[in-house]
Amino acid sequence: MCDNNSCVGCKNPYTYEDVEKIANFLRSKVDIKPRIGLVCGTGLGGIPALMTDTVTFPYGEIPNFPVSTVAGHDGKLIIGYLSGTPIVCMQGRFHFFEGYPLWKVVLPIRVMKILGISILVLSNAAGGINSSYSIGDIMFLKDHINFVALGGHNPLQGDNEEKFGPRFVAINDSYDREILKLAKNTAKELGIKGVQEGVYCCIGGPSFETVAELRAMKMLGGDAVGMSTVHEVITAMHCGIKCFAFSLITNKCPMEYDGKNTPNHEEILDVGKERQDDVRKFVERLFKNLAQFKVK
Ligand SMILES: O=P(O)(O)O[C@H]1O[C@H](CO)[C@@H](O)[C@H]1O
Ligand code: HPA
Repeated sequence: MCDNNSCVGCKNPYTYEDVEKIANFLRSKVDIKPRIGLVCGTGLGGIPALMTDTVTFPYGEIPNFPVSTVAGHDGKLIIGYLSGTPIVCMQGRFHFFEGYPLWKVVLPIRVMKILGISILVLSNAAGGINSSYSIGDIMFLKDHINFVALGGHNPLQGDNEEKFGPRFVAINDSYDREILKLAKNTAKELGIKGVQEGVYCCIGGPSFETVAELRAMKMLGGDAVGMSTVHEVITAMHCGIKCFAFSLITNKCPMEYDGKNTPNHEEILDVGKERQDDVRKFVERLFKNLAQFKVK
């Protein structure tokens, strides 16, 4: 196993048994068997306040686990209940730009798999490319364009661990249609405004995008852009977990050369706080509705 937190170039040394050891450490401290995993994106770390009967593990206290380094990502794994469903929640995720190799960014997803989840709900903050989107909109992901993988970095690179899944995995259906339908109905039930469905573009970051890059993404069919989520989705798909993901549109991307519209992390965090109530209401009801959801 590897305890070096800045080894972008190295090959994934974690065997299934290594990941199992991490899961067993958590199991030895808590009796709850999670059914759903939840990943909280930037500024969305207030979601775990909805959980009950929680046991919290700061990442630094979990053996062989990475630690969060980004503002707005608390760095805790929380096991408990949300709307009556047993869940495991990442209050803060890992990003490629933090210097972690992608296999390490996604390590928690494999831990969650061994803990027993069959559904993964992911959230993120993203910039709006689609001109009809407004700040504060919630975009459900129907697909993604992964510039990081297209550029040669994929979390599944290295020796394949067959106990998780096959060497080659199809991801054309990454965002489960049935859960997407359930999420749309949930937002409707609650009367949440500004709900969109779109394509998320993933870049490596931490620099934001140039105008020309954003225009290219728009031409390719991208609706929003961020620096996360898709690596976790690929890993979940590899080990047979159904995914649902949503973006909080925290800023409008600068599509023009007028210098008026520059993204910054503090504003992104502020929008997360401003939209906190609707996001929490949505997540709470989504998990209530997911309690009845049968994974095929
Ligand atoms: O995707 P999450 O983790 O929500 O974070 C988003 O917010 C940060 C930029 O402010 C980037 O890390 C971007 O990916
Ligand atoms: N670009 C990339 N990542 C982001 C953005 C953005 O505009 N907003 C929030 N995360």
